[in-house]
Amino acid sequence: MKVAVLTGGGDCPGLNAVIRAIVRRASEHGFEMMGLRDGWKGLLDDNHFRLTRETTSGILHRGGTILGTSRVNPFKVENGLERVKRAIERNGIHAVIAIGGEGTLSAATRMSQEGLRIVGVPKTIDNDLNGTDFTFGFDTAVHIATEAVDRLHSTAESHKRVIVCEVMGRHVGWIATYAGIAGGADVILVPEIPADLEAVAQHLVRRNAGGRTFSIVVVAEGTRIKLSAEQNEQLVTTGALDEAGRPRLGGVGNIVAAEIERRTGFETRVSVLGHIQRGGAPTAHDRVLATRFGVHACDMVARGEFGKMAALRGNEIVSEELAEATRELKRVPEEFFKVAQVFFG
Ligand SMILES: Nc1ncnc2c1ncn2[C@@H]1O[C@H](COP(=O)(O)OP(=O)(O)O)[C@@H](O)[C@H]1O
Ligand SMILES: O=P(O)(O)OC[C@H]1O[C@](O)(COP(=O)(O)O)[C@@H](O)[C@@H]1O
Ligand SMILES: [Mg+2]
Repeated sequence: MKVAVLTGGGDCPGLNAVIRAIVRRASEHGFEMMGLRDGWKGLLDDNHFRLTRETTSGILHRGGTILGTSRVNPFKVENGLERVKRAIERNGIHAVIAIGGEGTLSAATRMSQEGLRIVGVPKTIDNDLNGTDFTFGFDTAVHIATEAVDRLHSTAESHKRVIVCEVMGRHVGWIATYAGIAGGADVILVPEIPADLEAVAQHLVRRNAGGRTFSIVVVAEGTRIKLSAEQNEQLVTTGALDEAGRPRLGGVGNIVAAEIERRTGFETRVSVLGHIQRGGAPTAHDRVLATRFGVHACDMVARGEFGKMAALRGNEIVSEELAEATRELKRVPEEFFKVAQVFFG
């Protein structure tokens, strides 16, 4: 039986660990494995290669994805679905394992509704996928961001400055909240709550008056900011669009830093972590989670459990409906964020 695997959306640490786990389990099931290049594009362009124990050996700890990735949406390409169906038929592919976030798995949900045999694996550093407690890649990103916040603390303290640290998070503030709590941030700004910069400035002035002469502000790149009472909240983008036609985010940290300096007079600096959070080796936690997801996904194919994805519930790996995983985004709950707020004083 031939099974194809693809990785879609932004890359994240642990993708290679999943691919390796799938291929190793597949050999026990007697599956022939095929790697699709660059996400759904690999099916549209019929671009793939054979995955074996040899071609996937030594990749467990490596960042990125040996399959390549893209944000190509098969439903936005002319005859996309037909082309995908034809490639599956022509190559005798029994099932497709799609490793991706809410975007890739939304396409997987629709394909599965069209009758294709699809199994999903949840990935994203953003941790915004519903239906699973955690995605792999998130832990690594949080470790990197926490180390950055720790390092910014010592220099901010020496110079008595405010330092703004911009982290990733398109729709949600999981990385910002976790790294902010772990690194002891004094303000955390997340996409779930539009940022009122006047309130932030007043808060920093109060901190300073209380003798705390430096502050760390963590801001997720998807945070909407409100510059004045008259203005609406807005996203900060680079002006360019990504491959999927969405605004490319980035730059909110610079605006927040400039506004803090202007409103408080405190010397302020900004650090944008960007893709450093997504590159390089996964943590041990992410390697283990990715490996468990990969083995489970392969077993789902063997059991004929299609239209579902591997998911983490507590410490169990379970099978969750793809439609449930993509029904809504998993945002940081208010109660969770309130824990971070205890330490903002
Ligand atoms: N609702 C949708 N239906 C079908 N395809 C989608 C949908 N949303 C996004 N996609 C496709 O999946 C791609 C990957 O999504 P993206 O958010 O970039 O990565 P991820 O899979 O990590 O969430 C998108 O660029 C788009 O081409
Ligand atoms: O620079 P890129 O590749 O366009 O991606 C930036 C986006 O990708 C992410 O890192 C991850 O998002 P996805 O998992 O949905 O791809 C976001 O935090 C960020 O907004
Ligand atoms: Mg996404």
